[in-house]
Amino acid sequence: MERVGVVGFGLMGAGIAEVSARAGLDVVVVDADQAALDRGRSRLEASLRRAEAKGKLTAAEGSADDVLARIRPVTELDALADRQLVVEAIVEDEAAKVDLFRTLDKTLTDDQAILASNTSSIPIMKLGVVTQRPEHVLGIHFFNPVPVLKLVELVPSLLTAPETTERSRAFVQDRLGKQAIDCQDRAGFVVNALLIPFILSAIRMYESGFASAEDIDQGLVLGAAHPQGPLALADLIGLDTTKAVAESLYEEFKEPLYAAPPLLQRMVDAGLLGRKSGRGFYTY
Ligand SMILES: CCCCCCCC(=O)CC(=O)SCCNC(=O)CCNC(=O)[C@H](O)C(C)(C)COP(=O)(O)OP(=O)(O)OC[C@H]1O[C@@H](n2cnc3c(N)ncnc32)[C@H](O)[C@@H]1OP(=O)(O)O
Ligand SMILES: NC(=O)C1=CN([C@@H]2O[C@H](COP(=O)(O)OP(=O)(O)OC[C@H]3O[C@@H](n4cnc5c(N)ncnc54)[C@H](O)[C@@H]3O)[C@@H](O)[C@H]2O)C=CC1
Repeated sequence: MERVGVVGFGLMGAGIAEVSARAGLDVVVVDADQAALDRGRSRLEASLRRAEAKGKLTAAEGSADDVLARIRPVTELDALADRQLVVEAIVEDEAAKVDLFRTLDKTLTDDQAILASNTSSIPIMKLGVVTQRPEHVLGIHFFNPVPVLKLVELVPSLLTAPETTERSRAFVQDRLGKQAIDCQDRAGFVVNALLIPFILSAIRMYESGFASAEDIDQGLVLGAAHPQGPLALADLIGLDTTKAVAESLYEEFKEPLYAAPPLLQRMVDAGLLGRKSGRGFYTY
């Protein structure tokens, strides 16, 4: 695997492009417009400059400028034609992902090329079946922040060829230095199936007036050794993504514990999306 593509240059796409380019791969990143590419590029560059200033870039990775030179941000999906693997990281919206998978399937010239989704919660089968290559479609689910967190969930659908999963495992483990776990294809996979009820419970606790955001978060940081509390984590993930993911899980399981609380819905309506918009449960 030498030529990879990433679609969506947001929070996750920037991280996936960064770790791929740091691994020496040739990376094409696509987003919808120039403004989105500029935002993605600034986020990625800031992360690389910070890593460089802390002496964390290895000799093999090269300088921040060397890594940036391996990444080509573009607005045209056609630039992905020669890719061996494309990771989709656009908004968590099933209809948008289905549309994109249909197009990507036709764009990639290599019929062995792998089409992966970084979706947090949408069943992979829904994306595989709209392509002519469901055996080469799977979930490769990274965690935020991508350069820091080691885990990747590998999610084959019922139609994914075992060889596709193994090539993907080699990519994330041997090339990117991540650790993979295997998950069945159901909404939420392993980590989000457990994390989402936890974050939503914290939002309900705050919404009920039982405790302040600061006290809820401090409780989990100091009392359960979490690196950050659940409300700060929701702000890091993005409240729009948090809501969309909760809705997918609710649709799959119809369990009240996955239902998005009214406060979360109102915050998203108001444009309070967490760190990415400057205000969520906290102000940044
Ligand atoms: C309803 C739920 C819906 C779920 C929706 C979907 C979500 C998903 O699909 C899956 C997910 O990703 S779930 C989220 C998983 N992520 C977490 O749990 C993050 C937890 N927090 C942390 O790890 C630290 O607080 C964190 C690393 C963030 C910050 O750490 P610190 O507070 O210690 O801050 P720093 O000292 O500044 O950072 C520690 C080291 O990490 C580096 N770093 C921080 N942010 C970074 C970033 N954004 N990019 C690159 N590097 C970053 C930082 O440079 C520092 O490095 P060292 O100096 O070498 O230690
Ligand atoms: N935020 C998080 O903590 C995590 C998110 N994910 C998943 O990763 C995916 C992306 O999430 P984020 O990066 O947080 O979202 P984001 O909102 O930061 O970025 C999404 C990007 O996709 C672009 N986009 C939207 N539609 C597009 C299209 N049709 N073609 C090209 N670009 C398009 C947007 O312009 C934006 O730049 C979602 O599926 C999400 O569930 C997975 C792990 C963690």
